[in-house]
Amino acid sequence: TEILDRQCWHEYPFRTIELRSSLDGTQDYATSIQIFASHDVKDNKEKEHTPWTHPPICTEKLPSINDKLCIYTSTTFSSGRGISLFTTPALAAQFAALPAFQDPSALSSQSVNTQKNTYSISPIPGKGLGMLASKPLRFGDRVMAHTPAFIAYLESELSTAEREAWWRQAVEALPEEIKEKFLGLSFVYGDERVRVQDIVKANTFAVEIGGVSHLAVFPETSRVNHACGPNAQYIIDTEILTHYIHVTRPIAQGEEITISYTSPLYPTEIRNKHLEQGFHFTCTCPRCTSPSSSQTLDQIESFQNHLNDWSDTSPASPQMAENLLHLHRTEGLEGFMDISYGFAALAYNAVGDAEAAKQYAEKAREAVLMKDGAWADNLRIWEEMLGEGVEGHWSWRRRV
Ligand SMILES: C[S@@+](CC[C@H](N)C(=O)[O-])C[C@H]1O[C@@H](n2cnc3c(N)ncnc32)[C@H](O)[C@@H]1O
Repeated sequence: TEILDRQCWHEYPFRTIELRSSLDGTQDYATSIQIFASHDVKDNKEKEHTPWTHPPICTEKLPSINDKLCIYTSTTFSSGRGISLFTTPALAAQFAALPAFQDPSALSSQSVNTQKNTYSISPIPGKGLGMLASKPLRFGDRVMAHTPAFIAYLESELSTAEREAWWRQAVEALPEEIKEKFLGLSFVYGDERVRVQDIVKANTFAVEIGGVSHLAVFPETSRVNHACGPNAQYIIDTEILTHYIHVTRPIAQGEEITISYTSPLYPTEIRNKHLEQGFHFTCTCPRCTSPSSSQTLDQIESFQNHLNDWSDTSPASPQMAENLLHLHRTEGLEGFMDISYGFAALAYNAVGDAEAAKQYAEKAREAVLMKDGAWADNLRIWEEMLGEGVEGHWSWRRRV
């Protein structure tokens, strides 16, 4: 039986986008494009476009999506922080219906967008700016929680120049402070004519609303650099459009805080390709340079296959599960141990060790929450196991 989906390591890696720029020899830049006033907002009455504080402005219908795309801005969102979207009217309505827009306390009750004393921004050799811990941080601590400044529907119909003009107008409509933060972010190509797309390319996370993936830029969060064995992990709560970063192993004061931009359990070549194509940097972290790292990944996969084998000849054992967990720690993969904690819970339960099974099911639950969030399907597996009592679980004494 395939008990766990071994491939669902990371549902929301940093998104990479294709961006044509002068470096690709494309010549289709324009400095302005015609903006069409939306038919929906002809009389411009504020109540007609609430919660947006500006009347939306829209493209013509784009054949590829059979809809128009419009700029929706709220300068009052999150106590005046502001947010701008470029999406379809139907999807904008879905965004507007979220608690992030509808419930005035949804963000403030979670202390979202408040400055935390957990980090400072500092130049990091070879990486541009980065985030340093301003005090010792422990497992589970929240580093930061922020909403995006800009969200865009990912179409492929507009030309680079047209898209730039639309996105730029959306960013221009933001309140000054967040706009400055956005425009000061790092970029990949360095071509002023495509600056907004360039910033989006270097700083995008994927956010799914209404079943449609959007690109989202969270300006404060964007300063966190990549490591293949990161000491922090992020989740995005789409209900309140909030990106959280939590600590996955103790971080010393002054140590850099990192997340992974790619799936850290993928082979080194695949991770490197993703980082080079998506973000134009060569990864020099220990896992990218150590030849033994690939063997460790193979070993992790092999242990997981054995632990997932419930036949009579399976070599699975609690000791194997402990070895598997140890391998994650030696690779700095503390933030990606949910599946392996789960295998440990099952391995102990299968030999009738209820205490250890419960402890590891609890750790699996905690790890899923930090990596995939409260809405993750795998969370249910461990909640059910803990809820019904491990002795009632199908795995109880299954290997005795
Ligand atoms: C989301 S930004 C991170 C913050 C960025 N360093 C800054 O100065 O704002 C992504 C960019 O940071 C740089 N970067 C991130 N992690 C890196 C790493 N491990 N090594 C080298 N450069 C890195 C790359 O230039 C990448 O395109």
